[in-house]
Amino acid sequence: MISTDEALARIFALLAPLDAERVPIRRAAGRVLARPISPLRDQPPFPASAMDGYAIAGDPEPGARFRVIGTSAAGRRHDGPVGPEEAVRIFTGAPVPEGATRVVIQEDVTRDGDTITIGGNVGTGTNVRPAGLDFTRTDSFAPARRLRPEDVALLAAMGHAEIPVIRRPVVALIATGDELVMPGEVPGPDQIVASNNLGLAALVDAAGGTARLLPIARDTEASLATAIDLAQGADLVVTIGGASVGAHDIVGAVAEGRGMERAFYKVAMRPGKPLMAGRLDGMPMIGLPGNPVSSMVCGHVFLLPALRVMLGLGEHAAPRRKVPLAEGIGANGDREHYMRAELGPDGARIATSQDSALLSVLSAADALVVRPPNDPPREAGELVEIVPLGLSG
Ligand SMILES: Nc1nc2c(c(=O)[nH]1)N[C@H]1C(S)=C(S)[C@@H](COP(=O)(O)OP(=O)(O)OC[C@H]3O[C@@H](n4cnc5c(N)ncnc54)[C@H](O)[C@@H]3O)O[C@H]1N2
Ligand code: MOO
Repeated sequence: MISTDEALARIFALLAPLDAERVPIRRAAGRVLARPISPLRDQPPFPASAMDGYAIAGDPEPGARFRVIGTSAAGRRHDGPVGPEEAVRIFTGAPVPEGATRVVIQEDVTRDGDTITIGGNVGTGTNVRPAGLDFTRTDSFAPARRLRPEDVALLAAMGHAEIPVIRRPVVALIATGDELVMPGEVPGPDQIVASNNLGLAALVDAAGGTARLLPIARDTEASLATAIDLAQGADLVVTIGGASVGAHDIVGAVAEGRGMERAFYKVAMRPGKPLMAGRLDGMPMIGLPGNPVSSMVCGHVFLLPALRVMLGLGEHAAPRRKVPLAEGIGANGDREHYMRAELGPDGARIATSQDSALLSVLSAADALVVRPPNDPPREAGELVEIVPLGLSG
């Protein structure tokens, strides 16, 4: 059995960043820029007033008087210069007229007809934003992450209506097993409702991919072969279940019968041991174990990092951070253990049952506490590494 690090490295070796496409800016949130973007214009494009008030030249003494010669509003400037003893009525965002060096806010003046008088306590700020204060055409924007709503606002201000982004990775998901029906279908007496494929589809979609949920493959070579045929064209094929050693665990055999180049089979982790990966019909393929928690844990540990590689975000393991243990735990075995845990004020509280069939425990968990192979017993308060669960990954 290989380590999770080695398995991840071999999965990364099967993958490459995808090509680019252009999307309307309304659809850019959550996508990854395909190349650095420069603004189409400077922002602000002209010296702009930061306040409502009067634009004048120089620093006025209290009591100084100015004649109002015009108005500059946002979207409609005052044409012409401002001379000494002249002022232009100006509003927030409006172009500051030529010759003016500052804006005195309207609270600091009194106005009588076309004359303003400066009050006794004017501030020292110019209240003028120079042209290009926010960004200029020579700037370059290239965040190494999925675009946030704040980034969309910035790209819009830069003048871009269409954004070049990395294509969404299409992940074909094939659940396998005679025992499975889809939610909404009526299960037979020995059947259960499929869950992993739906959970994994949600994980893929939330991470910026497009899940292609294929019909459940039955435990026959022909049915699995049909599902694999339907996966053609995907950027990644993920099978669920049928990965272990039982008589009905046929994924490995069927994939190899179709010429799969296997990158590995079995990883020293818990849950997730019977994981496999390789290349099938030219497509990268990951075969996940069927136990519901195992497949979701492998989704976080392998599938999300794989998606990030295809999105051009680099080769990185699932992000981890350290938290204290709320209670002591015994020694770990010889496989890396991803333990379901809830996070509270006193740290990570590890769930009593770590059975890899229990989705109720996984759903209640906030994180996976990662125990290295042969980790000794740990006491309350000791720091452990966690992989957070949730939508942020
Ligand atoms: N003799 C051994 N038996 C098992 C071993 C082993 O090493 N020796 N490994 C165990 C481990 S660990 C796991 S994990 C499971 C994984 O087996 P498979 O990948 O072959 O999965 P299945 O047998 O097809 O299913 C296991 C379990 O999960 C349920 N399942 C499968 N797919 C779904 C789905 N889409 N939605 C909901 N539930 C699903 C399935 O009904 C089974 O209950 O093998 C152990 N056995
Ligand atoms: O690896 Mo299994 O995934 O321990 O339940």
